Amino acid sequence: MLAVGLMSGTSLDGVDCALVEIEGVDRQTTVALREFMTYPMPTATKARILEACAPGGGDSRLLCSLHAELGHLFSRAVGAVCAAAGVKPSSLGFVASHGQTIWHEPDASRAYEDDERYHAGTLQLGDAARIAWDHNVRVVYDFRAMDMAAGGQGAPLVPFSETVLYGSRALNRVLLNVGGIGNVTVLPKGCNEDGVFAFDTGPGNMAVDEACRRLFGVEYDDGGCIAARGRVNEQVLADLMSNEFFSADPPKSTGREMFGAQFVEDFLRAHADMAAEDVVATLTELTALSVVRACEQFVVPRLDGALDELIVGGGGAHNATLMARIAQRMPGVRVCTQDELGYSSDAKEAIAFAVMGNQTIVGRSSNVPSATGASARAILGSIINPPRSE
Ligand SMILES: Nc1ncnc2c1ncn2[C@@H]1O[C@H](COP(=O)(O)OP(=O)(O)OP(=O)(O)O)[C@@H](O)[C@H]1O
Ligand SMILES: CC(=O)N[C@H]1[C@@H]2OC[C@@H](O2)[C@@H](O)[C@@H]1O[C@H](C)C(=O)O
Repeated sequence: MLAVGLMSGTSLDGVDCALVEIEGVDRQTTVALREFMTYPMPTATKARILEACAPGGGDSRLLCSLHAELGHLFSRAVGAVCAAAGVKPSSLGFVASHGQTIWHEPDASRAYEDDERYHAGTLQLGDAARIAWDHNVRVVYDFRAMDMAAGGQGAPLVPFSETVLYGSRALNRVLLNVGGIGNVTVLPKGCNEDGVFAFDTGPGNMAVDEACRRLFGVEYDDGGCIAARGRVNEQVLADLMSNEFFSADPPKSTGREMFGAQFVEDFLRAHADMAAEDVVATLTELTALSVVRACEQFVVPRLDGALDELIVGGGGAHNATLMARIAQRMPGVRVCTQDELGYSSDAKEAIAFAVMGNQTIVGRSSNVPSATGASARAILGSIINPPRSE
């Protein structure tokens, strides 16, 4: 069956679209990537999302409008990836659409701390009916809600597909995704799903991207060249690492609320005298160090034997400075990118949603409770059937 997975992540660089050939379910699932593209996110849409994501920033009219606007964008993205592959969208078995996260506050205690009007929750926008109507195709969407209802964090959800696709009998593997946020999935050797766990490590590219925008007028640090020119300020780095998110036990997840624009604004105000390159170098090192510490503190102690491989995916895999810093801090571990193993670093999350959508349409679960903290396995997502029967 052909299917499309869509992921519009926290980096807001575009909509990742993976057209896959998918067969089987559960651990017998096989997936082959037929076509991949990152469908561009218009600058004005990105600005509206950032406005909606800012605390107190999005009024109901903007949120409603964005829901429709993103539905149209996702629908065009499906059309584009299918056109590139010469496939009719209506022939797809399904589209699995993550949506755009606008707010993610999984922790009731944190949410209630400052104002008891606020409940824990997660919100992804992008009207799935638009995709279904435009292409007369079945759409699976809203994947995080059910895991949260089951007491989980609603994230990370990639561990299911990582287990299916990368589990090894002989090696202890960690899959690191460096998107806006960094997250790891730990696959202990033997591929036993109950041993799998995962959590967000902290900022991925998010803080570096924001600093690059403000200090250099570019969207990201291409290849890590800016960071390579700067010097890491160890004292500042140590202060940043004292953030209690890093020492908190998993399961844990985070987002723009903690490491987004406000975080960088506070950082730049507190360190106004730092050279711009040093800011980028220090924030890049924060990503590297938070990943390495997370592995030392929370991963290695739970493994039988040593950590063998750290496989990096997501856009951060293209940041050579980041990759080198992680590798240097992890002697004895094979640090490589997914591309080096023959998989696409960029397509990983979009493929993951295709794998989850495939589970959902046959009534199978796809959360990993040991990763999200949910009380049980659950079938994720809502399904819209093709709206026209002809
Ligand atoms: N050539 C490159 N050099 C350095 N960084 C890059 C390069 N290409 C992409 N990136 C980084 O990767 C980011 C996009 O990564 P990705 O698409 O994995 O994130 P996302 O899916 O939006 O985020 P998340 O996984 O947190 O939801 C860009 O914002 C940029 O920081
Ligand atoms: C709430 C939300 O959208 N979280 C994203 C984000 O981007 C990376 C990290 O933070 C991860 O927790 C998650 O996405 C991936 C696809 C996941 O759920 O596994």
